Amino acid sequence: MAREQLNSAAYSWHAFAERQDLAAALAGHVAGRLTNAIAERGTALLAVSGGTTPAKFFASLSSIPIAWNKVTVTLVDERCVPASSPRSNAGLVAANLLQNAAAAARFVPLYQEAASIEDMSEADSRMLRSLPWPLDVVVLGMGTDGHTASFFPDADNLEKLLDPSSAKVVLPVHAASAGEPRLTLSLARIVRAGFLALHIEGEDKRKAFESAMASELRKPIRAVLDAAERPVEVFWAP
Ligand SMILES: O=C1O[C@H](COP(=O)(O)O)[C@@H](O)[C@H](O)[C@H]1O
Repeated sequence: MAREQLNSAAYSWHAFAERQDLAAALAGHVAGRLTNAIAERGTALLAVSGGTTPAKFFASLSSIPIAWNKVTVTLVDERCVPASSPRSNAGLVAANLLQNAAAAARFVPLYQEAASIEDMSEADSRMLRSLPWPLDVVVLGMGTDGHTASFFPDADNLEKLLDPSSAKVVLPVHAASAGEPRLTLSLARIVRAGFLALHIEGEDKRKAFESAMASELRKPIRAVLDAAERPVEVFWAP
C-alpha cells in the first residue's frame, strides 16, 4: 500500500483488483477497530455513509461476529427522506449492514419528523450529543465532484460545514447538486475519528480523488483530509 503525503493531507492508498476483495478487507479493518474500541472503553461508535458504493462492504461487515450489542451505528449524512424512500441512507444501512451478526447493533438515524430541515438538524444534534463520542470509525464516500458526507461544493453553508472548530454535531445542507436537502455530521466531528476511511470505486472517482489532491481549488474531500487528525485510509477498486 502506498503512503502519500501531500502538504498537510496525509493518506494511505489501498488498491484492490476486485470490489469484493475491497469489501472484505475494509470490513476486516473496521471490525478490528470496533473490537479494539470495545476493549478499551466498553463501547464503539461507528458512522457510515450511504449512496450506492457501500452495499458490498456493509454485507461483509454485517457477518463478522464482533460484540455488535456494544456498537452504536449512525450516519455520516442523510438525504431528507424517510427510511422507506429508495434515496434513504438509513434504508441502505438497514437492508445491508443491520443484518446477520450486526443486527444486534444500536442504530441512530438522522431523518426524523420536523417542521424544517433546520429543526431536524437541531433535534439530531440534541439526540446525538449523548452518543459515546469521539467516533471510533468513520467510513466516507465521495462523489466525482469531490463532495464527501453532504459537503457539496455548491452548498449554501459550505464554510460552516467545513469549519474544523465547529461545536455543531449535525448541520442542514441546501445544495442544488445534492438532489434534496441534506443532514450531515459536521467536519469537526468526522475528523476526530480514531479510524477514518474513504471508500471509492471506479476510474472516475480515482481521477476525481487525485485531482482533488493536486488542485489548488480545495474540494470538500481535500478539506477533510487536511483537517483529519490521522492519515485517511483510502480504499479503492476499479
Ligand atoms: O449522496 C451521497 O453521496 C456520497 C457518495 O455516494 P456514492 O453513491 O457515489 O457512493 C455518499 O458517501 C453519501 O453518503 C451520500 O449521501
